[in-house]
Amino acid sequence: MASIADYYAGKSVLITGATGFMGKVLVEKLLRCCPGVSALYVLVRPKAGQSMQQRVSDMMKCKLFDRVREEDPDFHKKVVPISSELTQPGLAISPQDESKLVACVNIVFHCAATIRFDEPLKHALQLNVIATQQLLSLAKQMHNLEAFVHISTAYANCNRRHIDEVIYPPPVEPKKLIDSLEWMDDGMVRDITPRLIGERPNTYTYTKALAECVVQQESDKLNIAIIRPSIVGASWQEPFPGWIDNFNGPSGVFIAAGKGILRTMRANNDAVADLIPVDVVINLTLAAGWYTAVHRPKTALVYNCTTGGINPFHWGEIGECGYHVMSTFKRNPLEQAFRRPNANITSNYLINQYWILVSHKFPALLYDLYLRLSGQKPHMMRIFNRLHKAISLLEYFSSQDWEWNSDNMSMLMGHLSPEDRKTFNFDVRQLNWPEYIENYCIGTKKYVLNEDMSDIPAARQHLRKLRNIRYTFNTLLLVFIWRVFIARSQMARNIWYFVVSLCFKFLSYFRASSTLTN
Ligand SMILES: CCCCCCCCCCCCCCCCCC(=O)SCCNC(=O)CCNC(=O)[C@H](O)C(C)(C)COP(=O)(O)OP(=O)(O)OC[C@H]1O[C@@H](n2cnc3c(N)ncnc32)[C@H](O)[C@@H]1OP(=O)(O)O
Ligand SMILES: NC(=O)C1=CN([C@@H]2O[C@H](COP(=O)(O)OP(=O)(O)OC[C@H]3O[C@@H](n4cnc5c(N)ncnc54)[C@H](OP(=O)(O)O)[C@@H]3O)[C@@H](O)[C@H]2O)C=CC1
Repeated sequence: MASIADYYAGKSVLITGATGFMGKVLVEKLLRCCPGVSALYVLVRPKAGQSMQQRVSDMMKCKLFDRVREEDPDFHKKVVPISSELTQPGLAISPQDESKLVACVNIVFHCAATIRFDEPLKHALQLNVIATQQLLSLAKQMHNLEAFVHISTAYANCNRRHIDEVIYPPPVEPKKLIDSLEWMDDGMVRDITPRLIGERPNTYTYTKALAECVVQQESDKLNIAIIRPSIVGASWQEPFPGWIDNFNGPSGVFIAAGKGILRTMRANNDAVADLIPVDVVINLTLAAGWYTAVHRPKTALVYNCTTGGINPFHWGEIGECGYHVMSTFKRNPLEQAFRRPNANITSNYLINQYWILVSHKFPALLYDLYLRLSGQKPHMMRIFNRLHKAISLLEYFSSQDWEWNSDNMSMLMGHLSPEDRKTFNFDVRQLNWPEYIENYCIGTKKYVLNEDMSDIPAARQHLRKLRNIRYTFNTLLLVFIWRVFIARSQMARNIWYFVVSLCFKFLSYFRASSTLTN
């Protein structure tokens, strides 16, 4: 049987969401490990004053493509940008481009989505559901289509605790919802959104569940695979460890902790932290595309792309590893840290609220006061308010436990040749979590914040300065407490002397007993 790279040789691939986090890794991997691939058609919209050609050419200049650039300097010639705005009728693809796609595309990878947790329902529905429907209609017209791979999320069914590799009945018939929302204004939709999404935490997971249903409706006409990754993090191995380019999910949390801004977060220590490296997701996606096209399963196969059932890692370990995160950021500090990194995880709501008050709000207030007094514009409280909003949206996922069945992932691995298992490795049993988390943290510094590793000595110097400020502040606070509360009251003074003499007695006792033992 043909290897995965052999299968993709001579094939034309259509990719949506190619400019996004996962899309970029998919494009890079296809170009590097399937050099025979004929063309990659990428649906891209113009954005922020840049044409789609400019965006794609900028994308291919980024560090992620260094390895493929070394191996084949002409790699970019295979990438064909197609102008498309997915929220528009017909995906806003020109008739010429449409004919070209219909004539030559062999495999579709649908990655585009809005992944914001606070997206208004109408927009999330437009992009995650209606655009998927439109893409499926286009796919049905393609003369040579062999597989349609849809990227969903492991949290599409997060209203359940145990999630099998099946498509569950949708919370509502997508067509009915689309028709109803069409005539409602934004205010009305906002009002009914909580009732509609029910037990799901946001419009993102809700619309991703509806999208799966829309995809399933076409499964008798197309060869379909659905990939459900959990929390996608930095790359594990490829093209190099720790590659990441956004603030989503844990990345923003790690950065905020590294900057010394985030000091506390709520998570269930015993719950699985189902992180999955982006290169693992992409390797599985390409293998699933190959399997779907070659084996043509009778029904749409769903792949829960998760780590929890195979190589579990818990939020509590991130707590310990939180220590690891902290030690990584102390050895490789982020520039211009607000405080020395020191974050803790707690499952207790009240303890978390206490630390938010003491370690977030109070320092922010003091710093803003300092900025005001020195004639600058205060901004720290605003940063903390945004951080609290983001954290409150993430805590749903870090405070609960889910169990995903991932049999199809194992089944797929069983079908790969030993060579393909190496090139398209998605065996997460080999993943070493502490090493992964360390590379992840360094990746946020290098690739998200674009900080130079050669500036680390200056950043360490800055951390030392912050430590000295803290010591000075604590000493001043102690003196202040002494002067205001203790020095003024005889009783407080007596208690103080009593405590000090008790400590002294204990010290003398231990010193004496240790001398005796020696
Ligand atoms: C040691 C302790 C360790 C504890 C670890 C615990 C980790 C827990 C993590 C739990 C993760 C759970 C994730 C669950 C994922 C579900 C999986 C998926 O399917 S789906 C995938 C998962 N989907 C998601 O993760 C999406 C979640 N995100 C959202 O929905 C929204 O971002 C928002 C609502 C949170 C904030 O909205 P809003 O306030 O409107 O803010 P904008 O977004 O518009 O950003 C504005 C600007 O700020 C920038 N920036 C951002 N963060 C930071 C930062 N930390 N710093 C600096 N800067 C930051 C940002 O780049 C932007 O810059 P620019 O472009 O303007 O230059
Ligand atoms: N990241 C994660 O943790 C997880 C992601 N997933 C799923 O993986 C897929 C990819 O996610 P990820 O790469 O992280 O997301 P990104 O937000 O990084 O990328 C989204 C992509 O969709 C494109 N897109 C958005 N709106 C439009 C539009 N109107 N017209 C054309 N293109 C559009 C974006 O293009 P542009 O650059 O123009 O904005 C971008 O290329 C999604 O389906 C998501 O649900 C699943 C589980 C976890």
